[in-house]
Amino acid sequence: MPPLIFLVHLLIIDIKKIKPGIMSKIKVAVVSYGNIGKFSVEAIQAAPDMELAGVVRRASSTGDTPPELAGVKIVSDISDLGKVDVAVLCSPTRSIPEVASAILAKGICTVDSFDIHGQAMLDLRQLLSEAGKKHNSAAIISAGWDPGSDSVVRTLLRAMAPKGLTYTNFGPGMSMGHSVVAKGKDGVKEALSMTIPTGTGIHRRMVYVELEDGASVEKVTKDIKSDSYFSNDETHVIPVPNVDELKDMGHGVLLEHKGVSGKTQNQLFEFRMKINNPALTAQILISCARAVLKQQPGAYTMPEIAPIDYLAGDKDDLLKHLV
Ligand SMILES: NC(=O)C1=CN([C@@H]2O[C@H](COP(=O)(O)OP(=O)(O)OC[C@H]3O[C@@H](n4cnc5c(N)ncnc54)[C@H](OP(=O)(O)O)[C@@H]3O)[C@@H](O)[C@H]2O)C=CC1
Ligand SMILES: N[C@@H](CCCC(=O)C(=O)O)C(=O)O
Repeated sequence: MPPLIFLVHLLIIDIKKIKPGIMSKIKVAVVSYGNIGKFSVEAIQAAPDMELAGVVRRASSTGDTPPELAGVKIVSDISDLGKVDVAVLCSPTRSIPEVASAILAKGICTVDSFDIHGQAMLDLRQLLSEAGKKHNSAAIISAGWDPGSDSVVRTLLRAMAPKGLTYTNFGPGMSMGHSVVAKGKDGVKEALSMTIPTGTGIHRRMVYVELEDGASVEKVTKDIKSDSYFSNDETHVIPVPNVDELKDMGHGVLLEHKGVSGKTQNQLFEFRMKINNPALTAQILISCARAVLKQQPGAYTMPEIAPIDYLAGDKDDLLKHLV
């Protein structure tokens, strides 16, 4: 290659590294097309630096194309989409370890909204970190609003007043994660799990279930109440003829922190939002899809990522306005 062409070539590679969106759009695949999947497609379509590579569905769902996906590639194996930079996993939380491992092994980055807190989240981080390092890919895990953006807020509140108490009060609103688990029980056709805050971070769960013919209410109630998603909270299971008539995907949170900055007490902070649950979850996943491409191989949670990495645009310009 003549030296000048070689130089231009190097320059393009360099610009691409610094600003992946400037030369070509980020190619994003959506994996699983339920509530979060649908809103993720919309968030990709609204993002200036991304394009939808296609939607990956279970083989049993690929025949059933909703009208808004007309013209979108729908496949049951992500390899059939051609080049994909990042996969947004919108599958049920309990399937994420398997789904994410398989995609990271293909060298494709992933983001997910795995919503089991504590040790299970750490186990997933470890599993995906190993997969990412082995296959030169990266993952951002537990990237919804809780866990997710609330985790970042809790981290900042802890930095602002390291000593003290934080209460995370959800709702009232629909928990997608709890509804997915209730819907997955034998004998349940459809479910809506409402989270009712009772104060100081304690919640009651009202679970409305539409049963299949012949299903036993007692068995379904036992199966739901004994599941670890529900077993630590007061839970009521209520059979109804039609769940769709009750469904409203609004939710929200009031995060309260009262603590000590330095040696000074009684520092009070509140973070409150009222939201459409799947729309916000999807938007956060899409912002993380941008951020994950800027990370080294491995797996990360949202508080571990530099916040500027979530945003599209020129870094200096953003910092000028935001800092
Ligand atoms: N961290 C957070 O803040 C939040 C996290 N979430 C998480 O998002 C997850 C998805 O929620 P939502 O979109 O409402 O769920 P849905 O049930 O609407 O969608 C899940 C989709 O996954 C696919 N799927 C269904 N069953 C299985 C299975 N057994 N294995 C693999 N794929 C399956 C289906 O897509 P297809 O037919 O296309 O294959 C289905 O439509 C929840 O489990 C929840 O934990 C949600 C909100 C907030
Ligand atoms: N992970 C939740 C979002 C946070 C709210 C919550 O955990 C709850 O309502 O229990 C969800 O799946 O909707």
